[in-house]
Amino acid sequence: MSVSVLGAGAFGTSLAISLGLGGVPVTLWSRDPSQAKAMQESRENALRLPSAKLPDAVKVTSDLNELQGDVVLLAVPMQKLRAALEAAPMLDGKTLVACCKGIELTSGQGPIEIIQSVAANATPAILTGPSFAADIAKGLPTALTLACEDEHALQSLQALLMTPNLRIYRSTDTVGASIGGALKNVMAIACGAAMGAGLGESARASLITRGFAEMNRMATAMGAQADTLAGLSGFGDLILTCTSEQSRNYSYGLSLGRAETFDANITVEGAATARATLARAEALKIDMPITQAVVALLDQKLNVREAMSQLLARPPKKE
Ligand SMILES: NC(=O)c1ccc[n+]([C@@H]2O[C@H](COP(=O)([O-])OP(=O)(O)OC[C@H]3O[C@@H](n4cnc5c(N)ncnc54)[C@H](O)[C@@H]3O)[C@@H](O)[C@H]2O)c1
Ligand SMILES: O=P(O)(O)OC[C@H](O)CO
Repeated sequence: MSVSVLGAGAFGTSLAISLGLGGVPVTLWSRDPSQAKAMQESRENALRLPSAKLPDAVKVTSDLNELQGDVVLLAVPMQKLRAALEAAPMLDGKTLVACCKGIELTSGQGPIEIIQSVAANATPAILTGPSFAADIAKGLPTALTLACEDEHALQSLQALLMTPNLRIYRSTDTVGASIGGALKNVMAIACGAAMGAGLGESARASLITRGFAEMNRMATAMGAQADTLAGLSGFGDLILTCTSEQSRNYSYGLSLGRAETFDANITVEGAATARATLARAEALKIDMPITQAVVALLDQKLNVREAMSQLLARPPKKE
């Protein structure tokens, strides 16, 4: 059975490589015809994932009509997911697996809700968890969560997407998987900022732990199961992203903490997601002080030390 991947960025390319090496025919779609042509000829994504070779099983195209199979992985940035789906009406009715992490700023919706609103006849799923594209492309061992409410579709998708280096666990809790993946990026910005400002590793451990409490509060208020947050899509990805300079969200936080500039072309999902989350948390009356501090940093209303002082000065409470 073949698989298509919409979005030839770092993550889409790495998934195409892993599936292709695992023997699955893959069609990888790029919106940019010159990039698609260059990738198809050079067998490399020089722009987003240099040095990783595309196996023969991967075909790169910029023609949406060449997408193959009933399963399409959506590997575009979260804030572009709606536009990408609207531009590809032929995907309605297929199994659409969101590979993006975040909450849409304009609507407050996550990837599953966006798929449902644009492609009403599709079966929506989400693939998320601790994974750097460069690691997957190198064939390093990686474990992910695949969530889909349709148990039958979920089991066949799990079998299809497992490769020799990708171990996939299944879940029917799409809300928990989506919120964990979205909010870990906000916490990674907070942790990077604290480290960049020299506040120390103890401060980072506190932000990870209290950030996890914040993720749980939000997710369970939205109907998620707490167990999902404790898994790969929540705790697992939180640890990876808050501790590695390979993470773009953490690196962006580092640059905020060091008062350095950051390349605006790099995908940093946590910034828009922090704002979207805060709006949704206020509507749900959920306390999210770290997310609030990240938004204050992004808006330049506070610097990192002031934001941390405000967090420390909050009224005493039970853990
Ligand atoms: N890179 C990773 O290690 C990694 C790992 C896990 C999950 N993810 C998630 O995958 C998603 C994509 O990230 P990435 O790392 O591949 O980003 P990237 O910046 O490497 O690539 C994004 C790709 O999306 C394309 N794109 C942008 N707008 C588009 C549109 N409207 N229509 C179609 N294509 C469009 C761009 O041309 C680019 O090829 C993010 O949500 C990210 O959180 C990334
Ligand atoms: O580089 P980041 O910060 O987008 O993180 C990539 C993945 O989401 C890590 O699981």
